Amino acid sequence: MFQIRTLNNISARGLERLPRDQYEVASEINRPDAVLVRSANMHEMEIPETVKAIGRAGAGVNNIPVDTMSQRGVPVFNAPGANANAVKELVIAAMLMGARNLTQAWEYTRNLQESGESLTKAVEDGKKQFAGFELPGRTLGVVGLGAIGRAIADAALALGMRVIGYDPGITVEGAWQLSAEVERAPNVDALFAKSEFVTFHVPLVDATRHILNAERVKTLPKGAVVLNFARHGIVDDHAVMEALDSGHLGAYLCDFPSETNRHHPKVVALPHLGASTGEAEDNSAMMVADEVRDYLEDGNVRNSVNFPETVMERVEGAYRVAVVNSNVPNILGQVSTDFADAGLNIIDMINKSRGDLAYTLVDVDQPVPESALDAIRETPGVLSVRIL
Ligand SMILES: NC(=O)C1=CN([C@@H]2O[C@H](COP(=O)(O)OP(=O)(O)OC[C@H]3O[C@@H](n4cnc5c(N)ncnc54)[C@H](O)[C@@H]3O)[C@@H](O)[C@H]2O)C=CC1
Ligand SMILES: O=C(O)CCC(=O)C(=O)O
Repeated sequence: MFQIRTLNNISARGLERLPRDQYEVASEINRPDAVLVRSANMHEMEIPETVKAIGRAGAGVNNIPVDTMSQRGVPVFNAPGANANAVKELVIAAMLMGARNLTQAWEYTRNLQESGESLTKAVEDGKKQFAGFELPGRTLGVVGLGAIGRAIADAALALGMRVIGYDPGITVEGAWQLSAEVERAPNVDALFAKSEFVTFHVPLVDATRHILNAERVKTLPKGAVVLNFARHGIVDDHAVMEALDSGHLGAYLCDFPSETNRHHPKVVALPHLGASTGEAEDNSAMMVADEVRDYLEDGNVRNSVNFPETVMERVEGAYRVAVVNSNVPNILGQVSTDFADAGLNIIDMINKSRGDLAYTLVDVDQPVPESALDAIRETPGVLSVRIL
């Protein structure tokens, strides 16, 4: 029986992918084989030695100690694209809120004390304060053209906007999916210089922390609207507040309220709502539950942020061994020797590496004796060995 610990509310449709005759799933499990998580911060948590996989039911993994897990030979999975539509819709809503001053206008009418004719007059007199502008012809800069950035670029083009994008790490697959109408910025500064709206869809890593800082905020056109539905640390809150106060920026709409931003009259700070739709929660949980199950049962790796993509069909009747090791020479040779010494014949094998890690699946023709597994475990550089 596999034991799965959940750290957040994971959608029931995702958990249904883990059959109850094989999986026990609960938030109170002491020796879990895997952990399913959304936004819970795992950096300060003690992660039990029994954990073989972590599944993030979402995109961002900055709440997970990925490097430590890599050193322990534990894959971290996520659900790329599963919540992209939900974030896209919220960002488009935010863009319209910013362009038409919707929250301020709504606040105005809610606070009116008048009634009857006086109410009508107050409405008509007050509306000029909230006059906005339309989107066609305006330029949107999209920083990060992954699943969410691309979806937003398409939606903005459909609304008649001009779209400029910047993504130094765009994949070939990602580039194929990007509309040819998206103009390519050579760097983030060139993008900022032209963007009346700028939206961020990058992971929070050292290179993206405060990518919009005090210096760069000045390079945005006057009145620009900043949208941050990626992570709190992507934008320097203080720099943005100063630019709002000076009138240089028109509005800041984000998913990350802080003491600094949430009371500012030109800020709309939502409670991390980007992926909070039933559809996104189901999609993310189902995708990541399938990935974790495939890893626990068959050793396959799909959509991991630290392990190489490794998928090998199972041969009927074969016995499978999964080995995680540091990416150093000769470990594969040693594993093959250990199998040969145990009189095992290798039927199929796949070996992949990513950064400092290497991962091998080996199918053999007979049950693997514990002595052969121990011999592999003792090889310097081997991080984990599982029989599946
Ligand atoms: N508000 C919310 O609820 C949600 C927030 N997010 C956040 O949005 C981020 C992006 O999500 P996805 O688009 O699904 O991820 P993704 O992995 O599909 O795309 C991220 C893109 O950012 C690019 N990138 C990385 N460093 C960059 C840099 N320095 N400059 C420009 N581009 C850079 C990558 O090459 C990649 O194409 C996540 O990492 C997460 O932090 C994601 C889902 C929901
Ligand atoms: O699970 C959530 O609600 C947060 C989603 C998110 O931030 C992500 O997928 O990166």
